[in-house]
Amino acid sequence: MAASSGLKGALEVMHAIKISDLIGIQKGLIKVTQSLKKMKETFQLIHNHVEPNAFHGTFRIFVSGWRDNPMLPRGLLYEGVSNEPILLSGGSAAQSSAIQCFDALLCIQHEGETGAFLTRMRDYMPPAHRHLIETLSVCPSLRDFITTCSSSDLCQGYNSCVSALVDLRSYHLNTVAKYVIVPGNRARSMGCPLRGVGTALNTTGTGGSNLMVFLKSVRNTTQKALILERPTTSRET
Ligand code: HEM
Repeated sequence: MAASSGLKGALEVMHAIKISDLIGIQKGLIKVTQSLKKMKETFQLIHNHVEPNAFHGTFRIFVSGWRDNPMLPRGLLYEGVSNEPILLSGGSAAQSSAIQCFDALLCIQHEGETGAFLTRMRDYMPPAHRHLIETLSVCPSLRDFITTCSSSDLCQGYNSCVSALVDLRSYHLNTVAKYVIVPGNRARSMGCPLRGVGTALNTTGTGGSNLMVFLKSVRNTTQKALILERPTTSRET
């Protein structure tokens, strides 16, 4: 629900840019910001319901994949489907289109390996979702529009939205540390019998990323999108 109202907001913003409707852009951005805040609130519920060691030692193993997985270096043979083993990433919210749509709307571009990983995760999305991200990516740039029209309200609306995304990603980073890094270190220090996939999953996301490096890079790139407001000169005041 949170994501769908945010996506409606994103489309409203794109439409409003085309007709230079500043109020429409502002309203759409507010919807996106609210949606990101709601996502974080929902995410916070995890602490009441999921125990980190159970998550790390049991659940994660079932959502890991067979790409970048030392237990299955050549992938998995799908008998009756292919004569060659297939490499597929495990389940990851990186495969959800909502956040990538917001990145596209806000003109947040992840470069290098980080960007390549996120783009590869689109292969796991329904085609219509992938197309929506691509459509938003080639629409006129919201960020350029805002920096050019120099409306302080719009700039603040955009920055609130980026800040909500930075906040969600920072919260996500801390939660990943709690649910993956800490239990992983604990299991290692106790000489946990998990081998192969279990051990690899201490530093690798289920989608196959080098997780902390990747997640910090994504968060930092988001932060850099904030528009620094021009200081008002004495003549303007
Ligand atoms: C304990 C719960 C969670 C864990 C351990 C976790 C872990 C991870 C990891 C390791 C990655 C790196 C990519 C990979 O290799 O899979 C990732 C990516 C991602 N996760 Fe989570 N995640 C959790 C919950 C969530 C939730 C609730 C959301 C949505 C609100 C979310 C959204 C994302 C997104 C969008 C990415 C891609 C990177 C980005 O765009 O910021 N995750 N997650």
